[in-house]
Amino acid sequence: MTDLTSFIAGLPKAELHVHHVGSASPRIVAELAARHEGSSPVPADPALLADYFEFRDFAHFIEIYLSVVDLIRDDEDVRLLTYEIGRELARQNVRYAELTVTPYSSVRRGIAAKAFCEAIEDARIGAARDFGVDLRWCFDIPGEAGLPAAEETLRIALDERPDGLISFGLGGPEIGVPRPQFKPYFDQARAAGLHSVPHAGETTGPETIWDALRELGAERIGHGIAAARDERLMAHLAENGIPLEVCPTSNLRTRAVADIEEHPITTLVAAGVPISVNSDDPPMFGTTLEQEYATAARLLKLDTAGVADLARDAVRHSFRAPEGKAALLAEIDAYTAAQG
Ligand SMILES: O=c1[nH]cnc2c1ncn2[C@@H]1O[C@H](CO)[C@@H](O)[C@H]1O
Repeated sequence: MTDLTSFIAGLPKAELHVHHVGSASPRIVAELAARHEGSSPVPADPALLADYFEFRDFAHFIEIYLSVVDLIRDDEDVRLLTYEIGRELARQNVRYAELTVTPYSSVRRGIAAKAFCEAIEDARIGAARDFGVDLRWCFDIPGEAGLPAAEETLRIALDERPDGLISFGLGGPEIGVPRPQFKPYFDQARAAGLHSVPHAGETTGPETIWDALRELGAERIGHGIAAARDERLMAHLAENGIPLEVCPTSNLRTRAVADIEEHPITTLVAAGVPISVNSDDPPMFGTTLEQEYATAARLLKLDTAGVADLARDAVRHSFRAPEGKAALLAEIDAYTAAQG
């Protein structure tokens, strides 16, 4: 029987909560910083990025995240970044990923929406052809930019409608950014056939998750770890099969959780809440999806069969077409059987 680390490495996986800019590798970030030498606080030396990605608190994380967004100045940067994310996902045997993309943040920095969408679509086609990774997009509203960002994100989603677009989200800080105000935008996105997947309950309490469910029609919740503080909410999520996209190391590094050993993932799973395990912004948090699986396995005391079920759950919670889900579930079964 292979050890857990190599089992996880070879296991075909799906990732449902991973951010576009947040996935820029230190090599790509340094390359973009070097292109814009001197006009950015982001180090152009990959070795210095680990220190740069040390966050005092969540607000500081968003500040650093946006300084990396500032490096993405044209559609070529977008194409390079997105294609390289596909390479990194393939290295981890991720077959399918729903990438959270924030077009507003790039469009307001001067990249035309049409050029932005063409760049991510070129990269999606390239990643499928060259790496065998099937990418889809969630367009998310950067909550810190409020209703103007909601307006623009919805407009881009509906007017440009890139082929890979499947869902509509809301990221950024929750404190001071109540969810109900975004209801009109989520109503229109859902009416246009996009799935609703807002962040909630990452840095605020269960009431933000209730709002996301009741006001935004959430089909999945980004993070949602605060549900562990509300038995009724956990029962609701379990009974209605509403999955949480859990990102353990992210919560530790943004200080949403003080100690990984106390992470709410164990309480959530014990209450029957459906979860997937994700990396969120892997290079910024010094992690990978593989490491997130290893952390979840340790906290949940999973063996290889339990880890394979984590991968199956991510596939089942995804918005992939039924035949795509069946194919990836069959691949996980075949891999697991071959490992003995
Ligand atoms: O863990 C996270 N929580 C909330 N927002 C996040 C996270 N990771 C990346 N972002 C991104 O930060 C952007 C800044 O406006 C948001 O749009 C969101 O996509």
